[in-house]
Amino acid sequence: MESSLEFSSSVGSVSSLMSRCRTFKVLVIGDSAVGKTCLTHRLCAGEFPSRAEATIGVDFRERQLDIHGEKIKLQLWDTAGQERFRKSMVQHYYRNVHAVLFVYDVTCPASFSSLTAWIEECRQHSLGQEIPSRTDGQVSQEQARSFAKAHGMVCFETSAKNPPDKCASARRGDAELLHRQDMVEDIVVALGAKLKKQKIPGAANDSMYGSFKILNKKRTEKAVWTCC
Ligand SMILES: Nc1nc2c(ncn2[C@@H]2O[C@H](COP(=O)(O)OP(=O)(O)OP(=O)(O)O)[C@@H](O)[C@H]2O)c(=O)[nH]1
Repeated sequence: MESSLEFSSSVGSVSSLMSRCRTFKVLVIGDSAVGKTCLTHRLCAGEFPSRAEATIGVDFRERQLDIHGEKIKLQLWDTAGQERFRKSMVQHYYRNVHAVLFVYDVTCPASFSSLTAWIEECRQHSLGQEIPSRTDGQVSQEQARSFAKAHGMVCFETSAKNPPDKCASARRGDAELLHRQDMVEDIVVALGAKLKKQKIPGAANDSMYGSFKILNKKRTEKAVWTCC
């Protein structure tokens, strides 16, 4: 499996980095086929994978960041959305989690509605106790943002396939775009900065110190955020 190999092949360098930078475990969850694998691939490798298959169990990807002079590492756990591929693994996912990325597809309202169930699963594993119980939601940007606000989350919207290009949009003068998307790099930096602020010690066996959640989405290529 491609990403597992990525992880194991970097074990040597991981051990040397462990001594120098803090590592944060970030769980990526959401319905099957909402784009978790593609998004984590984009966040970590900067590209859209040439092929994406259903995740079995979990895949790992890593991304190092320099946040205001401090090196930190995000360890993204790309989990299986399909129940049959996650059953036996669920207990392991939720150990020592520092942040959760809730992913849904803006073209699939059902995947947005499912977020409450995913939040509930987190709760059952003692994550994010502060999350309110439920909200109604349509998959519009406004609703997504208000859902995120109600749940104490940070909300981003982007496309793993065609992430927005600030400069290209500015060149085209796309000031009237109805949709605003976030840069992939901004998402990962915001996540890193938020985690860094939490002053979580780097050891992998730290307990949960609070959750930082991102709502994310795919298939919104027509939306571009113009700002350069
Ligand atoms: N158009 C578009 N398609 C996307 C995007 N992200 C993912 N996809 C497509 O959506 C399908 C599912 O993507 P995955 O990343 O495998 O979905 P997943 O959530 O990891 O699925 P599971 O492993 O089953 O949980 C693939 O065919 C991708 O090519 C996106 O941003 N835009």
